[in-house]
Amino acid sequence: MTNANKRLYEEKLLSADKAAEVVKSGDKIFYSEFAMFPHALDEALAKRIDQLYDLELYSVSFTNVPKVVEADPKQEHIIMHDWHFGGLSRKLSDQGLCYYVPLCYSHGSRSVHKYVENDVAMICVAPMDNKGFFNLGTSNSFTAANLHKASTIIVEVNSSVPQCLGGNSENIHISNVDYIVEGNNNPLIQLPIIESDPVNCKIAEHIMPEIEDGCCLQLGIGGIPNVVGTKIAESDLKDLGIHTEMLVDSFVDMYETGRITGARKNIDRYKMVYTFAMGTDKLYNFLDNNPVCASYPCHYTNDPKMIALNDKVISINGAVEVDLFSQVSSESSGIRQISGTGGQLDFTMGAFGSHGGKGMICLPSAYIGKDGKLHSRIVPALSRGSIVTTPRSVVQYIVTENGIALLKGKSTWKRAEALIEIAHPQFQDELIKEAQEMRIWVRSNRIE
Ligand SMILES: CC(=O)SCCNC(=O)CCNC(=O)[C@H](O)C(C)(C)COP(=O)(O)OP(=O)(O)OC[C@H]1O[C@@H](n2cnc3c(N)ncnc32)[C@H](O)[C@@H]1OP(=O)(O)O
Ligand SMILES: CCCC(=O)O
Repeated sequence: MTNANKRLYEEKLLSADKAAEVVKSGDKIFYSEFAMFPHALDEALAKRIDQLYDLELYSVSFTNVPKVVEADPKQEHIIMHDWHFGGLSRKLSDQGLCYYVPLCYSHGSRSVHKYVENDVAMICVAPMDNKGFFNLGTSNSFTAANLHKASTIIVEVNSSVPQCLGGNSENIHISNVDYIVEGNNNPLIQLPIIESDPVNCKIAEHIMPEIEDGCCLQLGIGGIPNVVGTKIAESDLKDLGIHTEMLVDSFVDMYETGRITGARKNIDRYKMVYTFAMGTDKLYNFLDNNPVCASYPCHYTNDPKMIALNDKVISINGAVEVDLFSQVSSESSGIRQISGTGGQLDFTMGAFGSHGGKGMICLPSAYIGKDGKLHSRIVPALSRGSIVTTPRSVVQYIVTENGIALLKGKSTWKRAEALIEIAHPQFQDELIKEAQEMRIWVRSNRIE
């Protein structure tokens, strides 16, 4: 470390409580995203929340309930916003304590540059390196854009954060930081291992034949993409490439079993490209100083034009409900916000543009509701208030445990037929009747 950087570090270092004093009423505050939750700064700000009014808090997929929100259950001081709901924001939103910011993930950085003001950015980083850089760890995403717009930047140093190499925009230099706080070195969130259930396994079995040597993979969030990752690790596929949004533990398995080389990628050859990572220590240890992995901001990873530059892109994402018009809702159940558009639309479009690419959206054909009854996830029309995540003009493949339906290039009645074929058998007759009433059924289409 140079003497100049050492001096700067000492000058900018202060306690979390002192750093929290920079926040004033009316401020918009940005917390670093996903697993990079700034624990010490959040706790310090919570201690003085009663003195502050009209604060707005933003992040992407909170992994901890912010103490500032816990300390203000009546929302008299701060309103929490999330650009992408995980389980935690979903629950807070159910209690009226968190609001969603609609986002197509590839637009993240530009949305912030064009339309968002930040007063104070509080971000968790790895310890400073010998050139004066703090690594943003597992969340590149659109943190750089948020830092660019922030009037004050406070970094919370956490020695548990891996040095995640770029790509680009993976660091901030000490000269651009206003204050440094040494936190409690909280361990990073450990995502529970998702047990594979028989339905997800069946869905993965329909997907596996679509993946061939040299494909470039994006696996989304949730149970099904996870099972696919495990099946790929156990397969004898060769030279797979990775250009994804989220890196999870199953990518480590696929790499360590020799499935991934990236040798056939057209861009970022040999690199596993991602914008954020969340999993267990297995993943965080793998990432630390690993030149095989390259983190980029989401406007790069998720730009459909960039995605399409690789050949044979296979994109696998989950959904909540699909209607007979082939509209996909992956982010809400009626008016209940569950998740977000995230990168689903980006990768579906990117995979479509890629030579030999396939965009797949997967869901179990039915679920057991709170009433204890079986309900179809393939429905005549989306439930009232359900949000369309992938419109029918864009959707390509829908996969359930009953098969795989190619919709692109098909008319409305052919789509209805293809979807009913992969619906749960218990609901197929009823869906045919609905399709007839909706005038998207012709006499000649028969299900064997
Ligand atoms: C990170 C990436 O790379 S993702 C890239 C693309 N991004 C996306 O695809 C974003 C949209 N998609 C998603 O968020 C996910 O794929 C999901 C939500 C559709 C499925 O994810 P999973 O983790 O398998 O969902 P899971 O079964 O745990 O359900 C999540 C919640 O939705 C609820 N839910 C799911 N399906 C339904 C349904 N049909 N009706 C009502 N509620 C439902 C569940 O009850 C659960 O809520 P809870 O936590 O209160 O119990
Ligand atoms: C914020 C993006 C996460 C997702 O695409 O699901």
